[in-house]
Amino acid sequence: MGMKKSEKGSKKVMENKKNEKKDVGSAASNATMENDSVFASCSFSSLGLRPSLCDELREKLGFEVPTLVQAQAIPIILAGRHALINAATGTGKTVAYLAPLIHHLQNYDTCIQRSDGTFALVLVPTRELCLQVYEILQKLLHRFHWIVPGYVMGGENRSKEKARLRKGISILIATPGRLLDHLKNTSSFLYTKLRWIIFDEADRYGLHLLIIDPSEFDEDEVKYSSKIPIAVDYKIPTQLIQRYVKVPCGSRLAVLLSILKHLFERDTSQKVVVFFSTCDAVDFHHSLLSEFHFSTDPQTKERVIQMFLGCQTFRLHGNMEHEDRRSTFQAFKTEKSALLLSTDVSARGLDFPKVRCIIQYDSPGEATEYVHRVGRTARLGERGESLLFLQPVEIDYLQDLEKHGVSLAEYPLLKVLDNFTLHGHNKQVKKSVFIDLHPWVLCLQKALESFIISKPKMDELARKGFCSWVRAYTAHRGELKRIFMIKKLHLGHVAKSFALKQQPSLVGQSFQKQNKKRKRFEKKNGLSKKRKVARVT
Ligand SMILES: Nc1ncnc2c1ncn2[C@@H]1O[C@H](COP(=O)(O)OP(=O)(O)OP(=O)(O)O)[C@@H](O)[C@H]1O
Repeated sequence: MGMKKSEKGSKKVMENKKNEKKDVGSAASNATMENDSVFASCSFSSLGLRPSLCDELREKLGFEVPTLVQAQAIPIILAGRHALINAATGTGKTVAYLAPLIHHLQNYDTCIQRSDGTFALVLVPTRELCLQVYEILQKLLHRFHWIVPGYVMGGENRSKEKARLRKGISILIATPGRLLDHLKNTSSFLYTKLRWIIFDEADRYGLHLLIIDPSEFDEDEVKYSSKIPIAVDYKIPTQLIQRYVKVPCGSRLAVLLSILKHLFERDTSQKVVVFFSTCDAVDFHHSLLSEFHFSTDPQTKERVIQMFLGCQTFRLHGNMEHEDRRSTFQAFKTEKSALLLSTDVSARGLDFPKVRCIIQYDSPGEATEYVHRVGRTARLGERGESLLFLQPVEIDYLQDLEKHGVSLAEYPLLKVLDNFTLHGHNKQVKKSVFIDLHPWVLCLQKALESFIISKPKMDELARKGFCSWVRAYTAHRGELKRIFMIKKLHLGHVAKSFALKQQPSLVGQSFQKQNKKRKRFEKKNGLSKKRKVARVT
């Protein structure tokens, strides 16, 4: 039975260095699969894993039975074959490759030793994913103390990593840059016995597949090369409720805040992730949500200082201090109710428990990224919802998603806005009202603008956020450039979405300065001259 194309969505590639015949295995398990279910109706031991490892899976991770993808992948990897694991997000791919690795290392005639160096390498695209995989590995290796897990990643202390590598790490998890660094500079890093390489989120590394002989292709016989890109076919968890909301540019901020308020009032104990296109945009919205007070009633205004959102708000992006990044990641994992504002650094592989809703406030660009972002919710059969913000001029993006089999229903925005009460207004507002003229939106927008203008630090964050947002918007490529066209946007409205009353000239100056700097850099390095950047004056 072949690994179904319709199950694609996220990838891990496992390469067995010893196996001469480079084949990518497909399902060879004797498990009876249950359609439309996440779990297989077989046991871990029936897949061929050693009993002590099955005990660890149960005792340390609480895994009683394998998921479908685990039931399909484990026997193939145990057989020593190459594997491309390509399944929907949140279906248990991590253990699908870790368990057979541990099994193999347990199986050596004489116990492996630290002085043997590294046997298996797991490459991951982000620091957070590195920590996540390491934590799982640590738990699974609890009783197999002679198999040593370890990680190297950007932001960590190099000397300490060198020392750990010198002692020996049997299964090494690494981010690519830091791994390269150690390969070049750490002479004591021993990898002569390296037998397995796992590329977690393989499509991210630009890994490619080449059919050995296309005429004989049967999904079982494929080989890695740099010629043909891995085909991507998306399957999103069926229980995920996917919606989009059409919002005029100038009202985006007020609508985002209103939807968040609605979500956290509807359910006070839940986790939500909002994706932004830039680090500056994350910083701006994080500060805003952490400080913004709002009252629609003049009477309570005098007496009660009310936070607009009553939930804990975290931020995560690549420009943060390493330790902040690390602690945020851990904190959001353990919180029962919280909001995380993030760039795409959180889009892939991260397994935050109990995330109920994903909001894509800034568009993800490629459909693949859409799938990864929404994959942070509705994991392992749990419920979840996602919401994609689109401006009216961007609505063609829905067709782009549909081409990949992803279709979204419209979010009932007016209904949600109508439910907010404003002092001095009737609760019921005409159904046909435009979003940007809705009394609640107008009132909130006014309060946001007053708030920003009264706080110089916020004002500065808003300007920076605006600038980087425009730059990111101009960076769309290929087909998407036709949909996300900066020329179609009113930059004054974009400024409004950062609660800036006007598009200030300062923004233009700093933007132009950066633009000139970038052009100089591109000229010096012989990079493309064609890239268009919006003029902001
Ligand atoms: N057999 C199992 N029984 C119970 N829970 C499991 C099992 N396998 C995995 N899980 C849990 O399912 C969740 C998703 O697993 P994992 O992160 O490995 O998914 P993934 O397919 O790698 O996701 P992504 O596509 O986002 O990278 C995790 O919380 C993990 O602990």
